[in-house]
Amino acid sequence: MQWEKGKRLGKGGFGEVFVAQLMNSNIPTMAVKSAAEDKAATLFAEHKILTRFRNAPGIIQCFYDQPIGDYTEGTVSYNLFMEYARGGSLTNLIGGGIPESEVRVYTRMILRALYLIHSAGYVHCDIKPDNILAFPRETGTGVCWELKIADFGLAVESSKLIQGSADYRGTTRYKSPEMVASGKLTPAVDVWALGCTVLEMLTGRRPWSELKKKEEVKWRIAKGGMPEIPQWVSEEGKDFLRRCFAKDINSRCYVPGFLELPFVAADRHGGGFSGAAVVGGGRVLGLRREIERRWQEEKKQSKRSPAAADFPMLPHQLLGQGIKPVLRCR
Ligand SMILES: Nc1ncnc2c1ncn2[C@@H]1O[C@H](COP(=O)(O)OP(=O)(O)OP(=O)(O)O)[C@@H](O)[C@H]1O
Repeated sequence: MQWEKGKRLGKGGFGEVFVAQLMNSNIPTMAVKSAAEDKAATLFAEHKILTRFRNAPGIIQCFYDQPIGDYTEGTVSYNLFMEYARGGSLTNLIGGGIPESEVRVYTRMILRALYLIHSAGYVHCDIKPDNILAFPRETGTGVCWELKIADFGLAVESSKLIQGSADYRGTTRYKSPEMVASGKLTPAVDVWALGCTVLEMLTGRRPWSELKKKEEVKWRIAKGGMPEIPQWVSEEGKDFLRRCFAKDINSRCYVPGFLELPFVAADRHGGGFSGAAVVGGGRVLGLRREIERRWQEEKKQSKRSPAAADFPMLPHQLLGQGIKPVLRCR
């Protein structure tokens, strides 16, 4: 398959993520996460885990992996080809905060995916808005955002959890007290981080935003602190967040229990288990217009002029290249 790297989408501790586009076309088709061979171990592990989640709703889909380069010259990179999230990460969507009615739907989507991850015997260990990707879906009646959990580079099998292994996992501001204080890793750390993510969606601010230094944040968390929940959050929202921030690990680790809470109950807020969020709101529609503008630009810049049917074009293109896509298309 002939592809080339386009613009860089992000850079993390384990590699860089680029747009991957077919030769002679600058229309993004996939995202490729690349790491030099000596740093590829995390990507190998991520690939192995993502293979287990083929077609799982709410989890980023990885099509295949490929080493590229010349072994004799030592220029080999290891690459994971994944579906491309046109909306970027949830951080882009958050802006100055998201209306609570929409946050409820997004939270339900993330919880549902988290349930699949925990049921398969994994702890993600780095839940945060940067690691949740947004996929715009056209519905005819509104903008539809589907969220998917990504970046499994730090995920661990629950059966292999070792005391102290939390030291080098996670992102400080999203870490739970037991993670900071004793390095204890259980599925409950993902629920705490989800609480931080929900708070961030509501307020538009990172957890512990009043504290500048990492050490201060760690100290506050280790002392048993809980991020502040604003008064204006609904009672259902407050209840949900307090449960996410419970000190007792046992009461925090069972995701199906959270799915029953009124804050996210499907029948009351739409956006059921398999549904995407249908959202309104000027800011979100503004983002939608921005995405549409980018699509138009991509089309204009392309050497050929793709038809409207090119979107979404990923499955057709891959099949045309003899590769069976594993993308679950809605
Ligand atoms: N499939 C994708 N589609 C669009 N953007 C993506 C995709 N995957 C990653 N990105 C962008 O690249 C950023 C970094 O990706 P990712 O978190 O997977 O890398 P990482 O090296 O594991 O990062 P970190 O070390 O910070 O956890 C994401 O926050 C997101 O903005």
